[in-house]
Formats: sequence, C-alpha cells, structure tokens
Amino acid sequence: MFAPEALYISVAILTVAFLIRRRRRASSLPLPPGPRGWPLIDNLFDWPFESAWIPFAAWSKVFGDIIHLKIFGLHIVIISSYDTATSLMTQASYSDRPILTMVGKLMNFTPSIVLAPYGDHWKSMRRITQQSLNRSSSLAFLPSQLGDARLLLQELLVHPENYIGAIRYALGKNIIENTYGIRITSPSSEYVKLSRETHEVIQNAVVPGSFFVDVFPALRFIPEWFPGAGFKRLARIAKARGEHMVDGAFDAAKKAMASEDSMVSLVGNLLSSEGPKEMTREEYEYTIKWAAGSLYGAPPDLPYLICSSKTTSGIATFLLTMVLFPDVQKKVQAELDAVVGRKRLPTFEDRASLPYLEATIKESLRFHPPTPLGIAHRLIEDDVVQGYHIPKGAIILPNIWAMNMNEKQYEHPERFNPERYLGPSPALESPVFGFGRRACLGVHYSTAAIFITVASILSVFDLRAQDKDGKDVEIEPAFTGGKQMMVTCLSNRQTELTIPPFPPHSRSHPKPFPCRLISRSPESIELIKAGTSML
Ligand code: HEM
Repeated sequence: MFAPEALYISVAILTVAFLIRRRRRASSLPLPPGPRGWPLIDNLFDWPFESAWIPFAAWSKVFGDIIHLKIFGLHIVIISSYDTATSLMTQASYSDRPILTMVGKLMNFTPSIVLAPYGDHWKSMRRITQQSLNRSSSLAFLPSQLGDARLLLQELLVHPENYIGAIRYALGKNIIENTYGIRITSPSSEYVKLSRETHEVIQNAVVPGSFFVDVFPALRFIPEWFPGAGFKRLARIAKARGEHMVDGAFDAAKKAMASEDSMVSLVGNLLSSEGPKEMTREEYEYTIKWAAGSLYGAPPDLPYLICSSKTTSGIATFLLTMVLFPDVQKKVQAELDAVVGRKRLPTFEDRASLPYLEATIKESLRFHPPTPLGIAHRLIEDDVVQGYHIPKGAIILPNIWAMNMNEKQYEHPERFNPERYLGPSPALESPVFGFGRRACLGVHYSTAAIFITVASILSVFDLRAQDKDGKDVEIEPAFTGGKQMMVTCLSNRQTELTIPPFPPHSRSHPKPFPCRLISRSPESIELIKAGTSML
C-alpha cells in the first residue's frame, strides 16, 4: 500500500543527499580565474585604488567574464558579461546585500531598501515602493517633474554657473515632495537641511582609513569613553540625525495629509490603505517609514539613501557629452525645434516624438554609467557557474562599465554614437539600473526626470565648452573614481562591512568641467520667465 510518509521521507533524504553532494562537488571545483594572490593577504595589493572598473575590465580580457579575487579570505567575484550577470543575479540566492557595520549597524541604516538583507522586511518594502514607482503609477509624478523642470530653468537663468547645484536641488525637492507631501520652498527648507546634515556626518564616516572599525568590525563593542573611540560618538550623532530624518519626515507626512492644501504623496497613499492582511498596522507603518526613508534626500554622494544623486550624475554626464560633442547637441536642438518649436517649452507629451534625444540619453548612460560597478550583491549559498565554484558569502560585483564597453555588443564602444539606439535593430540598453530582484526601483521616475530636465535645458540654452569669460577651452573628460573599494572588501571579510559595498566613489560622475549656459534667444528668456505660468 502507498504510504505518503514514506514518500516524504524519501524525498527529504534525497534532497539532503543532493545538497550535500552538490556542496562537496562545488567546493572541489576550482574558483574562477583571477590575479594570483599572496599567502594570507591574498590579492590585497592587486586591488585597484582608482576607477576600479577600468582595470577590472582589462583583467576580464585575460581571465574571462568571471573573475575571482580574495582579500584576507573574503571572496569577491566580478562579472563582466551582461548575459552571465542577468542569469545569475535574477536568482534569489544572489539577491542578498553585504552586512554593514558602521553605516548599517552602528548608524542603523540597515532597514533601508538598498541595505536590507534579502528577507521579509526587504520584500515588503520593495512591494509597496514598486506599487508607487512602477511604469503606470509613476505617471502621477510627471506634472510635478514638469513644474520643477520649469523652476530649474528660472534658477539657471539667474545662476547659470551653479547648474549642478540647481539640478541637484530640483531633483531632491521633487523626491521629498512626492514621497512625503511636504512642501519644499528653498534649499534651506528644514527637510533639505536635515538631509544635508545627516549626509555630512555619514560622509565623514565613510572616508576610508579614518576609522579602524572599518577594518575590524569587533571594535564596535568598545565603549564610547574608551580612548580612540571617537567613531562611536560620530556613529551616535549620525544615528540620531538619521532617525530624526527618517522618523521626522514620516511624522511630517502624516501631518501634511491632514492639512488643507495637502499634496498627493507616496506615504500619504500608502497610509490611506489598509496594508497587507498578514501585517499589523505598526509593522505596516514601519515598512512605509523605511521604504520612504530610502528614497529621501537631496544632497549628493549618499547612494545608499539618496537616489536623486544618481539621477544628477546621469544628467551631469549628459551635459558633459553635449559640450564634448557639439554636433550631437545641434542635432538634439534641431529635433526639439522641429517638434516643440521655439514658442513653447517641452512637455512629456513630446517625448515619443523625440527619438534622437531619447537615443542620446541612452547613449550617455552607456558612455559613463552613474554606478559603473552597480551595487554589490551577496551570494547566500554555494553555487557552480560555468564549472567554477562560487563560494557562499562571496561579494558579487557587476562591472557595468565593462559590459558597456564590450566590442561584441557595441561597435566602437569608445565612440559616443546615439545613432546606435536608432533604426530597426537598436543596440542593447545598458544595464545601468542593475540586475534581478534588487534592480533599481526608480527607473521610470528617474528616466522621466532626466528626459524633462535635459529637454528643457537644451530647448532654451546652448551649452558651450567655455570658461566664465566666454573663452573656448579644451575639455579632457574625467570622472570620479572609487578609492574606497578596497576598504569595503577588507572590512567585509567577516561579511560585516563598515564601508558600504557601493561607497560614495562607486557612484561616478564627471569631475567639474567648463560649461557655459547661454540663452538661445531673447524669446527663450521670455519663455523661461513665463515657464511656470504656462502649466
Ligand atoms: C540615473 C539614475 C539611477 C541609476 C543609474 C540607478 C541605479 C541603481 C542601481 C545600479 C541599483 C542597484 C541594483 C542592483 O543591486 O543590482 C539601484 C537600486 C535602487 N534604486 Fe536606483 N538608480 C537611479 C535612480 C533612482 C531613483 C531616482 C530612485 C528612487 C526614486 C531609485 C531607487 C532605488 C532603490 C530603492 C534601489 C534599491 C533596490 C533594492 O536593493 O532592492 N533609484 N539603482
């Protein structure tokens, strides 16, 4: 007679046997190839200090698309192939993040979406954020994005030299308003200031080598009064500011909902709904608070909290390419003039009729991605890939920059050529928004922001490679690079990072470059001045 118990037991035994065998088999296989290290310190001295994506790309030509490095026992795997990254990083086992000590544990930012480990809290935050940021829901943000682009033009008319600061403020204002429904009226508004102040203390904390706890996570247990334990004091201040920022903005959003001129916001919409049945109201509000806190902010260089910074980097690279390649700029403007004309400013309705501009945006993101090494994932269990053993706990870094420079994928990848995205068989879009279950949640929102910002600027301004006196200057394009990466990995050897796996400098943006914004005509100036009243 058939006994179901016997079947269950047999299946369980076979599964365990399979897993043990797989594990044994996996660990008997070779690790992926990579530079040969030294005893004990492994590849410590191989680790590139500057713009690591470039030497990693050169190694991939020698070792192949999967490179292995080890630093004090920590396995790091760098993937340079789009197909391999896509097939691996969509799997649940590749969807964890490294655990952080200073920023995550001591400063308490682990509950944010970007840092949260793969698990229930992260899944709930991701689900509710996706509800508001998916393709159709993000259409609700377009009117405010258009309004902020018009305000930006007015600011650029008065202070054209501060174009990066003005763009950063416009994007940050828009995120805070849409997330919390709190009205932001100037760069000195409370929640912009709070975000900047939190940023200041965290920024100090992530400077590599400043704190031994970066390298020895166990030091976090020493008391604050102990000589040399200044980092504990800093962590305490950052934690308090972070809590004030995340909790304070959440409470302000609740108050804003009750006010007469309340704005539609992500937090407001979520709080108005019941939430999932399996969650208590308290759990649901905690999830909303951290989901919102993860999107919050205006200042740059805080990629683990501040999403608008990557959009600013993307726009800065676009503007750089416009001054580097004036012929492309002329073509973009010719298209804008043909579709929008010179008597009004662009709107989102024009987007589908501006394929050359869309192609130029895609090409500038490919030309230099805002996060050339993505954001690190962490492997939850042993795996075998192309006959190599990838050990549990390995840090997985996708080399997006190398993928964008792959000759097999892109003809003359070093050339800036928007045409590759036009025609019947356009090139592959660069994976700048990351991979799999952890892929960027802001893709629709941020591509809309990039479109309306650059379309608005180019319809009324010419961008020239000139100094402030109007003298033409040669531009040698240069991008910020990633000094922190080694400290990141050092401190992560116990899978507890103090420096994030995506430290400030893993976000890369153009180094300051001369760029003069000159209004295209007297009519352009009138359009800018009338811009917001025409909405
Ligand atoms: C050009 C602009 C942007 C770029 C290039 C970008 C890129 C990325 C990348 C590479 C990741 C990591 C994906 C991975 O782990 O594989 C990421 C994660 C994320 N992004 Fe963006 N991002 C941008 C703008 C934004 C904006 C504006 C928002 C919010 C409105 C946002 C929200 C997020 C969130 C919440 C995550 C974490 C996802 C998770 O860990 O589950 N991003 N982004």
